[in-house]
Amino acid sequence: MLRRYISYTTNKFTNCRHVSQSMLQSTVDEKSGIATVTMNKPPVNSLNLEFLEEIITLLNKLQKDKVRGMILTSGLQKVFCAGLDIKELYKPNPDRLTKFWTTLQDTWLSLYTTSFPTVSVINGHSPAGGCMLAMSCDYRVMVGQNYRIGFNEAKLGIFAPKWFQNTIIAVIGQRKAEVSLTTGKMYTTDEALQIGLVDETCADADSALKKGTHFLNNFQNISPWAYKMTKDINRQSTIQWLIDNKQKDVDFTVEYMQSPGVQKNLELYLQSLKSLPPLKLISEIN
Ligand SMILES: CCCC/C=C/CC(=O)SCCNC(=O)CCNC(=O)[C@H](O)C(C)(C)COP(=O)(O)OP(=O)(O)OC[C@H]1O[C@@H](n2cnc3c(N)ncnc32)[C@H](O)[C@@H]1OP(=O)(O)O
Repeated sequence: MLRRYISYTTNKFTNCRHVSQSMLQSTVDEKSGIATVTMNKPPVNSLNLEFLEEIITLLNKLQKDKVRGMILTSGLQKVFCAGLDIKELYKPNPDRLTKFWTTLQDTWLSLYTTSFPTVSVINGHSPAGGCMLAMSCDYRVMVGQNYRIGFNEAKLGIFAPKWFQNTIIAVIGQRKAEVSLTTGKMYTTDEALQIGLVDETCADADSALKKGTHFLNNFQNISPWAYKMTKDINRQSTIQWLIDNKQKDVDFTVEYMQSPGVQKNLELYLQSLKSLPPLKLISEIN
């Protein structure tokens, strides 16, 4: 197992404060107060229990440090985030699955309710839980034309829970969310822009980071209190639903994920993941 470390350093040349954990790097620009958080969990930034715990810890730290905004991106070459780690769902240990799902709920609650504005710079494929990470930010910029984004849960023979679905509905509306979720379609960059899954697109990651920063600069003259209150009111019903139904959602998921039908579907999906040529899976199964 990799040695885990956390270090905080200030680079006097760039005026950036670096926070580095084993799977996440965070750099805070001292002048603007904007944090850039880079996910770095090869090969595909899949969300397992330990990674989710790191994300929560870092979000808490950024909140405590009163950053003015956050850009979430990937340090990998072609994947933003491959979604939930399928190994957490396939042949699960019920205790670990319970902890995993609770931590996923908490990660979403932390990210969806940050006191600072957030942007995801989607510089690689972003299926399912990866898309969910992006949707939970306030703004999305997608890079290039080579990647796919969307909710492919149905293709795995599973379905997104209510709070996942409500988050998507809040971004693209009920009708488009239903079509997107039931078909499991993965969208090209242009398609994602067209249906509103992303707010902007651009050719390269550097321009995307600039666009993200430009969006966050909108908040320079907005009171953090007014920002947070507005966001809370806007997102309240989805947040409240999960808070009120946390245990029910965990119990249901743990039971449902262990059912033989779901496990069979996941087994078949894992086999297809191995047998299809690299990077073909997402486009081939559309
Ligand atoms: C109530 C229940 C609700 C459940 C909700 C679930 C939401 C989810 O997020 S489910 C997960 C959905 N994710 C996917 O379907 C992604 C599948 N992966 C891919 O399509 C591709 O891997 C990729 C396009 C992301 C990347 O392609 P690339 O060619 O670069 O890499 P690969 O050779 O395919 O993969 C490398 C390596 O990583 C493993 N892997 C890929 N995705 C996952 C994952 N989500 N979880 C765990 N592991 C994953 C893949 O099997 C390869 O492993 P090996 O090197 O050991 O073969």
